[in-house]
Amino acid sequence: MSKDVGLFYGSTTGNTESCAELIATHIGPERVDLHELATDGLAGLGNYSYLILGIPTWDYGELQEDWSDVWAELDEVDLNGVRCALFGLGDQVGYGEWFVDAMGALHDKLVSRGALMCGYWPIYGYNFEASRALNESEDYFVGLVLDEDCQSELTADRIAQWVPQVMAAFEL
Ligand SMILES: Cc1cc2nc3c(=O)[nH]c(=O)nc-3n(C[C@H](O)[C@H](O)[C@H](O)COP(=O)(O)O)c2cc1C
Repeated sequence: MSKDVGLFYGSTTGNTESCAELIATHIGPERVDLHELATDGLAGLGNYSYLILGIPTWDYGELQEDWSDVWAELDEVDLNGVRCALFGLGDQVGYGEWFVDAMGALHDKLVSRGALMCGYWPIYGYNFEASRALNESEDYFVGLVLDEDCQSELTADRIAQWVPQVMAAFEL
């Protein structure tokens, strides 16, 4: 039987993977199933009422490759009423014009599938030129942003703050 929360992520060089593992530790291993897209794909995604999805941005604002592979499949999944939070990895210095863009693309896709989004995160403390992962008023990212390239020292605290916020929004 599935646990409460399904956490699905793609990761090319391992940063999103290590952040996913830390997030799972904070949720508690008895409450969350970790799924790496490269091995599991989206199998089982439809079984969860609560989802956390992790996506890094690659190649000037593009989806990470494992997310590209399942992108069309996401259109087949009914996410009506499913509560969903995102975390995105990016590099605000090296790729500041496309900072965590892929998380914005994933957000829009999930909203179009009926998901109820939560876990938005203030832009305070980041320095970037542009991002497609902002809310309408451009004061929040549409999910937690982690930058292992430039601000890895902040990652643990950011996760420790964000997870309880998401669990409260999930009412778990
Ligand atoms: C070739 C290359 C392209 C990248 N493009 C972007 C980008 O467009 N936007 C961004 O925010 N980060 C970009 N990044 C940074 C990655 O998102 C970042 O290193 C992330 O932590 C990688 O996660 P992963 O190890 O889980 O794949 C890029 C990194 C590389 C090496």
